[in-house]
Amino acid sequence: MSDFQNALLAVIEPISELPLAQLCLSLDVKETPAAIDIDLLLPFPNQGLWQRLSEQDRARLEQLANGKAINLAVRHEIEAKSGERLPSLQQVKHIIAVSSGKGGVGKSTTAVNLALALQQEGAKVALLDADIYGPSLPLMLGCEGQTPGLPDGQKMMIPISAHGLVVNSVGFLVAADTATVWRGPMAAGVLQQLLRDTIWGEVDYLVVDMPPGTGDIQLTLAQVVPVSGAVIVTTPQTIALADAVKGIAMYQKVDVPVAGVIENMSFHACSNCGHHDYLFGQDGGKRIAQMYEVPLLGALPLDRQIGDDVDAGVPTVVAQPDSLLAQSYRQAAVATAFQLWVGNSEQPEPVAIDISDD
Ligand SMILES: Nc1ncnc2c1ncn2[C@@H]1O[C@H](COP(=O)(O)OP(=O)(O)OP(=O)(O)O)[C@@H](O)[C@H]1O
Repeated sequence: MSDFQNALLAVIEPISELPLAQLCLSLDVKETPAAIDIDLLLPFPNQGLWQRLSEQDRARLEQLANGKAINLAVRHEIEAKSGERLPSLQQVKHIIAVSSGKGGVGKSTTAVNLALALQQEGAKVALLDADIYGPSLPLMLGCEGQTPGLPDGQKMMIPISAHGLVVNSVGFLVAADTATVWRGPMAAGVLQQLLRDTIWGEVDYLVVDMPPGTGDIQLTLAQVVPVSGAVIVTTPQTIALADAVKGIAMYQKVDVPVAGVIENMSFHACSNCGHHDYLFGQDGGKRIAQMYEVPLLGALPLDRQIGDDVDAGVPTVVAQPDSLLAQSYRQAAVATAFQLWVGNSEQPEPVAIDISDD
């Protein structure tokens, strides 16, 4: 094996705690006189892998490539979670519930950016607003006032398309003040209807923005569809953390794997000097993650840009795709997809790595 090939394995392997041979479905490296072509097939989307390597790692590979171009193609093949599905969800491979114990911690903002970040990593993604009492996705995705299509004589809805995502929300169907007065069982019925009567199509991940708390909607979702994983969004304040703990415990009770925790408004980065201020305390999300033995999938700062972008209907990963904020969301998205794979599939047999010089 050449120095280049050794270095390649050394930089790709740390993306998980697994040896590369177990993580990847196949890896082909072909050296031609002009280029080194690398074809990596993973069980989860990760198209931005090259950009996420450290500058140092990329420079080392480029140096070892001796002036040849490095072409890294990262492809994915996602296996669907097993389990009985509603007919409308037959082609949906994974359902991710984005939850928070407490309201206002930025769950919906995180859900939309996470869905769009998964899409940027190469996945086909749908988004369901299950926040029946306070749907905010139509506004955050800039598609307020639209109505899902109803083909003649059918009761299945054609969802709205926003920034490449397939979206449905109770906010498209009723006036905002109607939803707030629904009782629990009625709201749970609306959730079932949205799941059942939407033409979701072929989708790798259906991201569900849950209402805050641990009530009927959470239990309904866990009972009627196979949820691959819950992502718990929290802020570092003690009260939000206490509620996040309840959320984790509830999902564990109903046998929904907790993919991990995302800490939102984790710190504030000074726009002048870049100094991080931990306004609401430091490392709270990390502590919960450790306590419950679930991963910390990401930490997003309190940043006015994030709020302004969702208010304008163009979430940050789309409005500012090259920003550090967008990179943090994509990193969290890949970490989530990786955890879903770890939590839901038999780990494949190690593959033979094909490294050939043509
Ligand atoms: N990281 C962030 N930095 C700055 N502002 C943020 C951040 N995350 C969310 N916000 C803002 O905080 C407010 C609440 O966010 P969001 O609606 O996503 O919270 P939520 O937890 O879904 O609330 P609810 O419980 O009402 O559904 C919004 O105005 C949003 O723009």
